[in-house]
Amino acid sequence: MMQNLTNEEWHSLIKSIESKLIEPKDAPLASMSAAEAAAFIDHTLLKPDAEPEQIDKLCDEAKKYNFKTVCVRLNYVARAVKKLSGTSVGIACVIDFPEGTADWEAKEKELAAAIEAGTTEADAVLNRSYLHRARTTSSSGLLEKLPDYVSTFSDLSKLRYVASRPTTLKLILETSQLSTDEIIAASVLAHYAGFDFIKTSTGFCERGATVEDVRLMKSVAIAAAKETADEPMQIKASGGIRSFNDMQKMAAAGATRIGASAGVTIVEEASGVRDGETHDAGQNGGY
Ligand SMILES: O=C[C@H](O)COP(=O)(O)O
Repeated sequence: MMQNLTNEEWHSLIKSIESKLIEPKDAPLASMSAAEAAAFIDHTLLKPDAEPEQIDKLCDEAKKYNFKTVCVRLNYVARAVKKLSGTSVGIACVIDFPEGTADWEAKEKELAAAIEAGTTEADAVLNRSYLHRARTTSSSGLLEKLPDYVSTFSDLSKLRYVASRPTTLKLILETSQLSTDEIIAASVLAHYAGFDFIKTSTGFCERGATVEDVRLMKSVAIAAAKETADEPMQIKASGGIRSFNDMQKMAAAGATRIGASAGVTIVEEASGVRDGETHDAGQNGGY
């Protein structure tokens, strides 16, 4: 049914869900064991010049600490699958990373190849150019410009079709490049397209996750799920999360997954073997 909505109908639905948003209250900062922290983390290495040995190290660390997944680019999925065979660590492959603007054929090819190579999760970047590109409508008798919800939803539905369950599918919004209205729209469209997670950031743009983004995305996920009587999407916070304290704040705001290149630091702080005083700049030079 949703496939047939016009741009104006999407606009009304998104605005109706927006009117029902309830700002969630942060939970208290939870104490977590190192094992509990590791189970929250996609241990991530996405810099384009990552060497095979660095991916091997990432996988060895993932085995040692039992991270939820390692998050890598397509060219390293098969290597990570081999290194992690026989463990419970999953593989998350980023798709159309970090821009999100590839045409559908390229995106489909990359996603299908990642699944074929054994990825268990796919983190696809939203093509935000559709939300920035206005479509003119005259449904009310007046000419007005709306974001292109129809093309956005079509892209997201096709991604879900290619990455059918049990592949976990996440949508990277890159919140630093979206207005509040666009974050709400993208989150609603992701819910209706059947995504499992919405994720804040690539870690390669002007800033990473903020607790405000996580709260907003959480509230949209809850409101959209009420509308369809489904489970709410989960929230992955990523980009700039360097410490156990950063992670606790994201979890308190509603994140149930963290993407971080500082996973080892985070679990070592959680276990108390590291004091939390000094932190790396991150895989891309950092913000
Ligand atoms: O998806 C995860 C991000 O790429 C992680 O970025 P980070 O180096 O700021 O932790």
